[in-house]
Parts: sequence; C-alpha cells; structure tokens
Amino acid sequence: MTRRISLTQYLIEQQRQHGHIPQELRLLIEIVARACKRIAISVNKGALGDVLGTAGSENVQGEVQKKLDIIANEVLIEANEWGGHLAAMASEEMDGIYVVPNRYPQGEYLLLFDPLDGSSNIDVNVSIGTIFSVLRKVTNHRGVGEEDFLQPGKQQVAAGYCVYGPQTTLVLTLGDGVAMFTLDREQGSFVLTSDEVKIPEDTKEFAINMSNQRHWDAPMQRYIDECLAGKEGPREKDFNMRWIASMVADVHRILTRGGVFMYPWDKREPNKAGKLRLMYEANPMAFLVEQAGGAATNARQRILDLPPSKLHERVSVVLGSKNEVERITAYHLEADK
Ligand SMILES: O=P(O)(O)OC[C@H]1O[C@](O)(COP(=O)(O)O)[C@@H](O)[C@@H]1O
Ligand SMILES: [Mg+2]
Ligand SMILES: [Mg+2]
Repeated sequence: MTRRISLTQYLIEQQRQHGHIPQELRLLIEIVARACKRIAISVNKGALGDVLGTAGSENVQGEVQKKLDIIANEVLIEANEWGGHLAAMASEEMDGIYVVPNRYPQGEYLLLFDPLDGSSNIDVNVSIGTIFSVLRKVTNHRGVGEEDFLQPGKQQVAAGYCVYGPQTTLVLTLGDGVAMFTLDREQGSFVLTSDEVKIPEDTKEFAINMSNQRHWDAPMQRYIDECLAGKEGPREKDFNMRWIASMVADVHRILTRGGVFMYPWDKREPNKAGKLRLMYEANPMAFLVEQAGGAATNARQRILDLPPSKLHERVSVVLGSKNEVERITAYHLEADK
C-alpha cells in the first residue's frame, strides 16, 4: 500500500533520508509542481476563464500557439525565475533560452519544459499536460548560453510531467524509480498515490498515428502490419490501439498499464528526424520510462544517449514496454544492414 504522503514530504524524505537530492533541487521541483497547480486551475476553467482557442501567434517551430500554450509558459517562467535555483530555462514556446534576471537569486540548474503538451486537445476537453526536464549547468564559465543545455538526456537530474485529465497527476523521477502524485483539490496538494511505477515488459497495445502509415519507412510498416495481423499473424496475438494525440496522456497510460508509443520519422518532412522534440518531450519521457523498467529509442539508438545539437531538435520516438521497443529497434537495425 502506498503511503499517502504529500509531494513536499516525499521530497524532504528523498533529501534527508535517502540523500538523493540537494535542497535546491527539492525546492525547484516544488516550484514546478506549484506552477502545474496554477496551470491546472486555468485548464479547468476552460471557456469560463477565456483560455480556449488560439492566441494569434506562432512559436519558433511555426506552430500556431493556443492561449493556454502562452499562459502555461508564463506561469512556469514566473514561478521559477524568482525562487527556482535556476540559471536559465528553455521552452517549446520560446525561440532562445530565458536567462534568470540578475535581480533574482541565481542557481546551477537548467529547466526545460513543454508548457502545454497536446495543444490540439485543449479545446475539445481531452487530457493535456506539462512536461519538464532538469539539467545541471556543468560548465563553470560565467553566464549561461544555449550550449549549456545541449547535454544528452542521461545527464538529467530530474524529469516529469503533469497530466491534466479526469485527475491532475504529477509523475516524477529523480533517477531512482518513478512516483505518481494525484492533486487533492480540497487540500491543494499533490499526494503520493503510486511509488513503484513499473511498465510490464510485454504488451498487446500500441499507440501511433495510423493516418501517417503510408509515409513510414519499411521497418515501421513491418512492425505495425504484424500487430494488425493479430492471432493469425507472426505475433500470434491480437493487439489493441490507442492514440490520444497528447504525448503526456499516451505515456501516462503506458506508465500505468504498459504499451508502446511511436512517433517515427516519416516522409512528409524527410529532413526532420521526427515530430517530437528531443530536449523537452523525448528526453524527460525516456528518463521516466527507463526508470519504470521500460525502454526508449529513436528506433535505432537509446534516446538518453543522443547528443543534442540544438535546443529545438526533433527526434523519432519509440518508447514503452521493453520487449516491444527492442523488437521495433531490431527491425530498423536489421533493415540498415
Ligand atoms: O497530431 P499528431 O501528428 O498525431 O501529433 C500528436 C503529437 O503531437 C504533440 O501534440 C506535440 O506536442 P505539442 O502540443 O506540445 O506541440 C504530442 O503531444 C502528440 O503525441
Ligand atoms: Mg508537446
Ligand atoms: Mg506544447
């Protein structure tokens, strides 16, 4: 039975008893969690809070920004700049990095986030989320630049997401397993509801946007064809499919009951490695999934080993139940020979 302790208590235990995290990191996570609570309030207001619809602007990636993309970004920046023990932040919604102004205390951490993931679901009242990743500034030169962020995902010191769904749930790894906290709205605090999150190694459920099937390359076609062939095919079992179009919600399902999530490279934009962003979508999710016993690759290599070359770099993503991710990766490597 999971002990019903608050996120604050959990983090204090991690700091004091287990020595896993320094105090500054504990406070940083608490501030991120507080920002997520504020975002959850805006999300829940919906049409009543005038937070639905587009903002009439585009982000650096040429995507139309929703009002909530901008609100969530501002909430995260504002909450973290004055007390987050940070040197700088980076976000899907900002072209360059945001250096914490001199008037605020400076710290050694770097925070990256996708403030609102699953933007296409905001207006239709389907689960969306916030994804975050924490790195430490490893160089000791003065100041901070984009190059300080360009570390492989295995160097993350913490990562997580908050899913705004039927429940608001914060999922966190500090590099020693994965814990889930459910927001108790009456108390106003996140309460530990699962402390040993484990992804089963096998699954019969896959998540992919099937409308792109004709654009995939051969190994991805092969994998999905074999799943679709069901009991009569080489896999000798029937598969189920889910696609929420909010990575947060799809990954949350996988952390809860297993499955495999794929957003592969496809021919629509052949020069892009994939749709999802390495530093604030794939890396934090890969860290969580590995910490829960699953695996995460770009269909060829472990995501957490990839050296980023720019802040908004894109990547193919295959993650979830270990045996399935290994199979898909093997199909790609075989085809490369
Ligand atoms: O609409 P598509 O192409 O299936 O893409 C869905 C994917 O795009 C995303 O919404 C991208 O995230 P943003 O909403 O943060 O841009 C993922 O969450 C999701 O898995
Ligand atoms: Mg996203
Ligand atoms: Mg987003």
